[in-house]
Amino acid sequence: MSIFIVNDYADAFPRNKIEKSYANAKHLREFADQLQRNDNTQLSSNTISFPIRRLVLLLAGSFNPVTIGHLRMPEIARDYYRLHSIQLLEVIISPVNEFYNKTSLTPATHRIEMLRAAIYNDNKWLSVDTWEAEQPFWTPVNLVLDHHYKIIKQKYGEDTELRLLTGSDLVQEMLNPTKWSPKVANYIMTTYGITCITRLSDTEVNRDDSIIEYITKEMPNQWKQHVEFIVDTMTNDISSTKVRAQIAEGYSVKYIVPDAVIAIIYYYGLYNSTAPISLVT
Ligand SMILES: Nc1ncnc2c1ncn2[C@@H]1O[C@H](COP(=O)(O)OP(=O)(O)OP(=O)(O)O)[C@@H](O)[C@H]1O
Ligand SMILES: NC(=O)c1ccc[n+]([C@@H]2O[C@H](COP(=O)(O)O)[C@@H](O)[C@H]2O)c1
Repeated sequence: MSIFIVNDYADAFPRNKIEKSYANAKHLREFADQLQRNDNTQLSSNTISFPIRRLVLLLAGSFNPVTIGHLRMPEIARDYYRLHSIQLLEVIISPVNEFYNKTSLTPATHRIEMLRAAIYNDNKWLSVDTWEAEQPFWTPVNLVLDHHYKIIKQKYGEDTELRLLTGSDLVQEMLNPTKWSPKVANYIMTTYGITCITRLSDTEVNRDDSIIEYITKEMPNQWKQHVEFIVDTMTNDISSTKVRAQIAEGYSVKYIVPDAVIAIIYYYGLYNSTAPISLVT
């Protein structure tokens, strides 16, 4: 995978912008580095005897394109697990294979490149894994989890947990047997478990009960102990579908999609992007 685009547009990243604007403010650079180091201490946790639970999350999806809605998910999960004294070791992002039957799915190479650009500054505890995308066919999520769990156990030890990180719309879909095979959904729930972040969705609007109550009511009893719900206090309704529509109409998606990802979209003319966009100068 070429990193040409990532390097080319690295200037669009906020940290570099700070450096340019405050050419002499060395302390800002040091401060940013320190923040980054603090983030990355997540990885050196092998020596830490506390907390008790050690966890890796798998974020599976289309990322067509990756949005700040996706990028907030690991952050929200990390805060949640910190509060519960659980060590979140890393989040693996797995873009779906292009043979997944979904309309308007951009080739995996582009989605991977956009994801890599999006996590460029966070690439110690977030990773983009291409195993799923590289398979000659679509692989159901249960098998993607099985694949990663083998590696995670070798890397961090047998007692490390792997869970699927999702938005609440995906858990709702898992309850629908026309969308997910109940056998597969049940395997994922009971073998790995789900960390589910609330997501505002059209179906939630005008409904009296919260999305968590709604999903819990619908769920088989044996699943309930396996789902950890996290309430996003800044619930957003950002979706890749809406982003694609905005781009096709020539509207701005700045601050909804990272600048480096916008650059990639326009460079390749993805999502019927026609008008040039103004990146941060
Ligand atoms: N804004 C968001 N808030 C919470 N979860 C989100 C958000 N956007 C995406 N997700 C979650 O990220 C995972 C991957 O989503 P996916 O890449 O399919 O994005 P999407 O925006 O739902 O895509 P599309 O609009 O193309 O169907 C899913 O679990 C989804 O629920
Ligand atoms: N049976 C399954 O394993 C199954 C079914 C539907 C979606 N998914 C997964 O859910 C993720 C998101 O898909 P959608 O964007 O279609 O909601 C993708 O990673 C896809 O592979 C898995």
